[in-house]
Amino acid sequence: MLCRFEIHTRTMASTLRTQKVALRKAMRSLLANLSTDEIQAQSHQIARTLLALPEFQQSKNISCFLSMPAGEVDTSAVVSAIIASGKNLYVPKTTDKEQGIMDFFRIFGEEDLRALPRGLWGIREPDPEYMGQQRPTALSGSSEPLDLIVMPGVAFDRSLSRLGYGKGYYDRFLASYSAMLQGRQQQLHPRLVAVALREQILEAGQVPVGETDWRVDVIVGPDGIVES
Ligand SMILES: Nc1nc2c(c(=O)[nH]1)N(C=O)[C@@H](CNc1ccc(C(=O)N[C@@H](CCC(=O)O)C(=O)O)cc1)CN2
Ligand SMILES: Nc1ncnc2c1ncn2[C@@H]1O[C@H](COP(=O)(O)OP(=O)(O)OP(=O)(O)O)[C@@H](O)[C@H]1O
Repeated sequence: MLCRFEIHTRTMASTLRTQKVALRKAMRSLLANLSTDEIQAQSHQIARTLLALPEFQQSKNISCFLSMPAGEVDTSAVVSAIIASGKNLYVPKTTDKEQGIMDFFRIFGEEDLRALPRGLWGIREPDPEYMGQQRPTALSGSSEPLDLIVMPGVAFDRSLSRLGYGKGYYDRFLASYSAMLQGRQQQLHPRLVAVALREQILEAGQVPVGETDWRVDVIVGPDGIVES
């Protein structure tokens, strides 16, 4: 027998799931209809704004995702700028698909970046080894702490809520990473900076969120930034 509280909790969870599925579906068809030229133009503006942010300029260790071939902000100018400015770049790699776990792996330069093979969904991901050595990763603690994470997503809203592709990779990573930092008595948490196409930025409250969803600190869009 379920008590009333449990029934309520389960109903809430399944409503949330249904709302997320519906929004993801609507957003994906909307994004699929944007032309490559349109995405490139918006990505160019987003990169300009992101690279000019003081918090970006002051960051030394930055995680940035490598874009899918379509339907997502193109981060190639951003990752190249991170490398060119001598900052350390880390990129996501899914390490356990069943459990939705990923980590961020260090990239050692433009040549390393360009040679990365494309995996699932056409996303480029590094091998865990580079030139016969294990790459430093965020969760293994073998790298300096991240100052900033450039976050992908399907939709965002003006209250800084985020909807991802539904596997919980970023939410789970952030929970683990936070726990790791706390265990090491490190007070500073990386800034969470989302990049979003105009069409992906919705009104406050339009992105449904649950207990494990992380809000971002800033959204960088083609028309400027959204922050609290
Ligand atoms: N460019 C980019 N890289 C990223 C992300 C992202 O959103 N964008 N991620 C952000 O999380 C992680 C990868 N996210 C993924 C999410 C789902 C599946 C996946 O297995 N998809 C299923 C289909 C599921 C469906 O259609 O609903 C599949 O391809 O079989 C793979 C990667 C890390 N890297
Ligand atoms: N910290 C966590 N611990 C355990 N499960 C989690 C955690 N974060 C998310 N999940 C689970 O992962 C699943 C997908 O979550 P959700 O729909 O929020 O993904 P998303 O935000 O779209 O994905 P992502 O974070 O990869 O972009 C949900 O079942 C959720 O409960």
